[in-house]
Amino acid sequence: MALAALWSGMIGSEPDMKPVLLVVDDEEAARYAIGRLFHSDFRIIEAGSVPEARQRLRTDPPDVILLDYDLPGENGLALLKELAPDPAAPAIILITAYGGERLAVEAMKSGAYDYLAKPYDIEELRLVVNRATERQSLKREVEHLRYARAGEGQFGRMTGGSPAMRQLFQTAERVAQSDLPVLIQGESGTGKDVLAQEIHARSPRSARRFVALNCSALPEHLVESELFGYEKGAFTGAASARAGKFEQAHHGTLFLDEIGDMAPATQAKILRAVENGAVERLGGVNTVSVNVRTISASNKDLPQAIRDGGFREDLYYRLAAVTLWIPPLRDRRDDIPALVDLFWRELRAKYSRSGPDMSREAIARLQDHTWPGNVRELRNALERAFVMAHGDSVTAADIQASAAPASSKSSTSLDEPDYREAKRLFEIEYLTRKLRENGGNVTRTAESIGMARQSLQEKIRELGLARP
Ligand SMILES: Nc1ncnc2c1ncn2[C@@H]1O[C@H](COP(=O)(O)OP(=O)(O)OP(=O)(O)O)[C@@H](O)[C@H]1O
Repeated sequence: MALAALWSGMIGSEPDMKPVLLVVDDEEAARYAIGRLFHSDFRIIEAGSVPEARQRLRTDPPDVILLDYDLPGENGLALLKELAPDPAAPAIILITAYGGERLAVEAMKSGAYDYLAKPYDIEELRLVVNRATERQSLKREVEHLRYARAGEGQFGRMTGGSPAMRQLFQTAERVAQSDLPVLIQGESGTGKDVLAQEIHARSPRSARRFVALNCSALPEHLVESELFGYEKGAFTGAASARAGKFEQAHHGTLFLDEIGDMAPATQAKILRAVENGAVERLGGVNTVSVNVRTISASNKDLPQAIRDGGFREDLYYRLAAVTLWIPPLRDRRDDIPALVDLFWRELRAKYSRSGPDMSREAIARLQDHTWPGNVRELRNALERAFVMAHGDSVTAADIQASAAPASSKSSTSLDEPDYREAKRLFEIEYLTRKLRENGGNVTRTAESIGMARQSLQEKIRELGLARP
């Protein structure tokens, strides 16, 4: 689907405008009768064939289409199948001939809003068209609300009130409604993964799977077996056949993380898979059709990688119909207070205690830092401050202390805790969760984790854990 269609889907929603009803029927008398029936509540447009309907759709997008199945040349179902996958598509009501039950089922499966079998009752027609119009207007209202929220700096689990992030969220909101392949670029920890998930969650594919593969974490031959799957006996150890990520993501979203690190041979194979909409399992002979929307991410500047000869240009154009750039945190320090607020609330929920308050000077200190590890580093620094701060309030010194713990000589980053601290953080998280699962009962918790009751008591004291 082209972006133009996406935008046009948002235009016809001004409240003072009559909704638009497109009547597609080759019989002029039928079009006339329907027009008379609805003309006071709708602006009526007409088409006598599928090609004519396509033309009308381009210039005058309707809210509802009454689409006759029996048309000369291409039938109504062909048009329905073409339009329905577009989330901005009008509500389509297919009119079938008498006794067309099987067709009706196919129409509903293909995304029709409803169907009517001839001869139908006028009141029934009125009811179905009115319901479809109502549904369409609700859909638009939701779109508008989400869009407005994105403009206010919230995109699902993502927060960011800076102008750059608001703009990004609004674009992402629109792109999510489409089926376009998206490339997300940004430094490590800027939120590429979470943005990809939020786009999927708002997309028409949200009921299907979001399947992720980190292309940099695996050697070349494993990336391929992960992506394309394998047949039994394809290689030593392939004891049974396995579907790859492409197949697993059929009708859903495939998230290809760190694509900039893919070997040239893998790039060629991915290109073939996205071009053909089909994959071949390793050791297999058949191709399997797959319908996936890709979202890719990279912390490497891919246009630069193309210039350097490390990334295929043709693959880039396949994967990057839209590119979203997430700016590094140091370029949007205005976002830090809202992020602190969000993470602090999450930490309170995670540890089931209110913990210390954040002081203004601590936030100022956080805004001073350059955050090479971006939002992930900020989140980790906050967790450390939450757990380690001694008083009722986190001071700038607490942030400092957690930034460069006395036992850690090398690290100047706020990101990496040293071993002792990592262990302590783990114990706090683990024991808090286990205590919560056991309703705060120490004896039961100790039993469930295979620890002596007294040792657990001591740990609780040592770590200063609150029991739920
Ligand atoms: N704007 C944001 N609002 C709330 N949380 C965020 C935001 N950006 C990132 N995060 C959080 O920061 C952490 C890191 O984000 P994420 O894993 O998506 O980054 P990434 O860019 O994919 O990193 P990498 O390149 O290392 O894979 C996650 O816990 C994520 O939820």
